[in-house]
Parts: sequence; C-alpha cells; structure tokens
Amino acid sequence: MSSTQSLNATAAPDYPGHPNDLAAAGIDLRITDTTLRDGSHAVRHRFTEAQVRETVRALDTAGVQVIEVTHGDGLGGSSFNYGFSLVPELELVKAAVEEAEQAKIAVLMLPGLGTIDHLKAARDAGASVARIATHCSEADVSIQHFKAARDLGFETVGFLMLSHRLEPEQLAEQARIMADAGCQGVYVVDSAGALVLEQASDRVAAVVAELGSDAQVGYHGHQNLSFGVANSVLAYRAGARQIDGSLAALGAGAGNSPTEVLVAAYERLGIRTGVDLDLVLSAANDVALPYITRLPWMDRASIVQGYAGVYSSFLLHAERAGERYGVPSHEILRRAGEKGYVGGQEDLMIELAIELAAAQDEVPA
Ligand SMILES: CC[C@H](O)CC(=O)C(=O)O
Ligand SMILES: [Mn+2]
Repeated sequence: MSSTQSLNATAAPDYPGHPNDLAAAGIDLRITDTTLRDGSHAVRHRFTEAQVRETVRALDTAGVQVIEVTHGDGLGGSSFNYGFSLVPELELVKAAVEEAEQAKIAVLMLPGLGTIDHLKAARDAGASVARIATHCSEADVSIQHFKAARDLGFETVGFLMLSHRLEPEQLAEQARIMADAGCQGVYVVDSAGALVLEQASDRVAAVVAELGSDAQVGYHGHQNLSFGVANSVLAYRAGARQIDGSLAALGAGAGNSPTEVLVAAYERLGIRTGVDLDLVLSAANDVALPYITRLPWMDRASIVQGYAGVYSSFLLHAERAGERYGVPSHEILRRAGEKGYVGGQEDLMIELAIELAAAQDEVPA
C-alpha cells in the first residue's frame, strides 16, 4: 500500500465513483479513439479543423466515450524535430470540445516535450482527460504532471510506452509509480506493435494485479505484426477496461487497432462497448477514409518495426531520411531496433541513414 493511494480512494473493484464508472455507463469497457492524435503521425500532423470537427461528430454520435486530439507527439509536439502542425493543436482541441455532446476530449503529453502550462491551456480549451506518456521504465518523470493534472481537474491516464521492453513484473512496478502519483488508469502501450498475444495479456495481467482497485488498466495496440485487435481482446480478458483504437487504423507505423473492428469483435464476443457498430463503421468509411491520403499498412518497414521492437512514430522519419540519403527505410529501422532507440530520438533516423549510406559507399564494386 502506498502513501498516496488516497488520491484514488474512491475507486473500488468495479470502480463506482471512478470518472470512468463502467457499471454506471452500462458497458464492459471504454473505448478511446485516437484517430486525431496517433493518426496525426500518419498524416504528418496536417489535420484541418473541418476534419477534426467531422471526425469528432461522427465518433461522438456513435457513442465513443473518449476522443483524443493532439499533435501526434502530444502537447508541444509541433516543432522542427517532430513536424509542425498545420493547425495549432489547441484550436483543434477547442473545435473538438465544441462538437462533442457526450464524449470527453483527451490530450496526450510527454513530460519534457509538453509542460504543465500546456496542460493548463488544454484544460482552458475544454479537454477533460490528460494522458501522460513516458518510456516504460521512466514513470517517475510523470509524477509532478499527474499531480498537476489532478489539481487541474483532469481525469488522468498514464501511458507506459514501448511496454515490450520490460517484463510484466517490472512494468507493473512502473504502473504503481504512476498510480501512486494520481494516475487513474495506466495503459500498457505497445508502441512498436511488437507484442504477440500472451506477451500483451501477461503484461496487462501483471499491471491489473499490481493496481487492483487503485486504477483501471488500458491497452493501446499497433498493427505492425497485425495483433492490435487480438491483443485487445486478450487484454480485456486479462482485466483491461480501457482500450484504444483509431478509425481505419489511422496511426503511427502500421496504424492502431481499428476502432470499428474492435467494436465489431467485442460485440461478437458479447462485450459491451456502448458504441454503435453501424455508426462507427460510417465514421471510418464515410468520414476518415476520404481524408486519409496514405492508409497505414503492414509494409516491409512497419513489419520490421514490430519485429525489431521499434517505436512506430519513427516510420515516416525513417522514410524521409531514407529517401534523402538513398537507403531503405526498413534498414534504418532495423538499426534503430539494434540500438534500442526510444521515443524522442526521431532525429537519429537521419544519423542512421547517413551511417548506412556511408557503409554502402564503402562496399567495393
Ligand atoms: C509520441 C507519443 C506516442 O506516439 C504515444 C503512442 O501512441 C505510442 O507510444 O504508441
Ligand atoms: Mn501509439
């Protein structure tokens, strides 16, 4: 038992009083749609306000309870290093809040890239869920951010990125740090799309066992090895009650677990999401698909990411560097896996491309 557990003292096993009280909502799990955040990576942060409004309207009408809207790299991500947003993210958050009648609008932040001032601004813009992401072994950098987010009145969610890099018990220790800091739901985040079946559910089970009624547990999948939906089903069975998806899989790497497929699969299994299948299918087909210029796909480079455990957001950075220096992006990503790079090291794709190009030049004809 920790000294700060009282922060979450209203939570009980079925979470009555929790900001996400599933029983009260008559659902078995809560879906968070991240088309407008993780999908931002896939559109190079080019979302227009009209696209955001239309997407939020469609998701909200379908009954999706949480919609995440931020630059792909979170609050403050719009920069030379990560790529500039077409429209300032707070304008997009405000537009999303205006459109949502029942859904909560969430923002993501990575401590260091985003600051507490960004959180305040997001709160002023009407966001009500703060999702704070750290590398899986660095939960301690989020402590002050969770406290600030709770003081600002946010529902809080923690993201343990690249979760495949820790064993289940180690991951659970990191989840405990977040929960003790005031985080109300900790996600196992498969940033590389590297986890296969029990590798995902064992991690979820360990975090559930550690957190008990102190916080909910979530699962965020990527499709690099095509396990996003299957892992999400196993994650639910292991106790996860918050599950992420993206319309038409729009997200980094090979994309996220498609929200519309999650809803259909859970419905077939009798697991209630509260999302209307027909309406979410329309959201994917009629709203998202028309503006997606490049559908995330399990191509060679993204499969290498899943196989080598490489952060999905590196994909487009590696492609750009590969084109510039004449080396294949999958080689850059394979090297990034060997070197164990973590989120935030996007700029090193250029360095790897230069190294690989130099090595190519040295090969005797
Ligand atoms: C840059 C944040 C990152 O995209 C968060 C996330 O969705 C993940 O790690 O998968
Ligand atoms: Mn992601």
